[in-house]
Amino acid sequence: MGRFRRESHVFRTRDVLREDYQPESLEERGEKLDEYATALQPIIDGNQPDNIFLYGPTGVGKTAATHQLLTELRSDAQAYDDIDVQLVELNCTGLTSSYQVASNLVNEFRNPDHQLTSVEVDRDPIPETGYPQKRLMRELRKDLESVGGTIAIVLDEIDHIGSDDDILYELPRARKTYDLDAKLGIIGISNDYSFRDQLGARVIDTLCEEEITFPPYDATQLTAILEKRAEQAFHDDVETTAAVRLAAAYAARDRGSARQALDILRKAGDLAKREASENTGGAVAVDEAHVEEANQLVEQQQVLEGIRSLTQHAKLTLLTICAIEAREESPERTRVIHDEYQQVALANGYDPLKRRRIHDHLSNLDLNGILSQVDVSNGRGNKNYYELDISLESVFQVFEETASELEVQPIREHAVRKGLV
Ligand SMILES: Nc1ncnc2c1ncn2[C@@H]1O[C@H](COP(=O)(O)OP(=O)(O)OP(=O)(O)O)[C@@H](O)[C@H]1O
Repeated sequence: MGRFRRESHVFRTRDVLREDYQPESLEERGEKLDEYATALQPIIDGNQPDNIFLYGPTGVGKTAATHQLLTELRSDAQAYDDIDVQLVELNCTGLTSSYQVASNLVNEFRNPDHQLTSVEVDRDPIPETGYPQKRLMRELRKDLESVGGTIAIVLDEIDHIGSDDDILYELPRARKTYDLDAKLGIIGISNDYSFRDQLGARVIDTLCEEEITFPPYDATQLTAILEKRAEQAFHDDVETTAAVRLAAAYAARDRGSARQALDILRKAGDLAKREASENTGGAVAVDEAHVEEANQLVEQQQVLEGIRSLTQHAKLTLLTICAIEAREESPERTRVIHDEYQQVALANGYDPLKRRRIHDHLSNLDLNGILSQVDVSNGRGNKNYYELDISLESVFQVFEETASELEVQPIREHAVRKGLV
């Protein structure tokens, strides 16, 4: 027998616990789905759609709800001859300017593999850089005209665009500006609450006509979500009740994320599976010990993934903390961090943000377990000091892998000289 052997004591369908599995219906989100459906109703009524802004922390069903409702909408729309609903979806992770969002949108329309629209746009893709803004908008206009009907444009992780956000003003107004027949509705999705406040008033007015907030799940909701998935994922004779409850409790205590809860349960299942194949025979259970170990693994992985998906200025803020850490000067206060951040931003070719925004980024990094706040004021309650809550080496590694455009090497060398990595 070779190294790999098919084994099915534990999982019936492990994929059901994976992030990319789209459940037929979302559990525990009845009210939010109703609210969201009401905001989409103008499309079915043949009217101009409202632009919708969806907020909520990571893993609380924003994307899954959007997929479910837009699929239903398209299918229900077929009953009406006078509406033709087209969808285009763009994940804005790593797109840090209006140009990039617009050019990727055009290429999304032109990519036959990604097409969610029933109309093919048979034009060549456009380059990621180099087109003058006017020409780019002309191309976008041509595509919108070709696709026609009612076009719902989903911009997921929209906060990655940062402050170069003209497109978020222009896109919702494109129908008027270009005198298009097509009706456009923009659905922006973000897990960065502070992003909305950073948008200019004119963008907020156009983009956020309807705002829907998805709150974190509590332990009861997560238990219901996991129970449903566990039924499909595990064999009937595999005991999972206690594991499901504990995985839900861990995820609820941390961020209330269904993604996290599913990750914990899947990993716990892997650990149980490994054990089952070592000692054959006996009843199989995914138990609390598996969940505890799985929870630790997921926590580590989550922090590293969190760094990968940070916006550029959040990365620059983190890089600043690394520089301070490498000089053994942390924890440091927000004012000093902001002073140094400005130099780091400029050195990396970015216009620095104001202190208030850096304060938000520091809080977000703290929330995501990457930094921690330290009280250094001898109990007088001044908590605006921050330090790294994970190893310098792990941050360097993620940056070197995914943010090679940032100047990480000199900071790493400094840390090496100090014997910190
Ligand atoms: N109510 C639910 N019922 C069943 N599964 C859910 C529910 N909410 C979320 N999930 C599952 O959890 C995972 C994460 O959900 P989703 O991607 O929709 O989160 P999100 O809020 O868009 O997160 P992010 O902001 O990180 O993209 C997916 O696998 C999804 O199917």
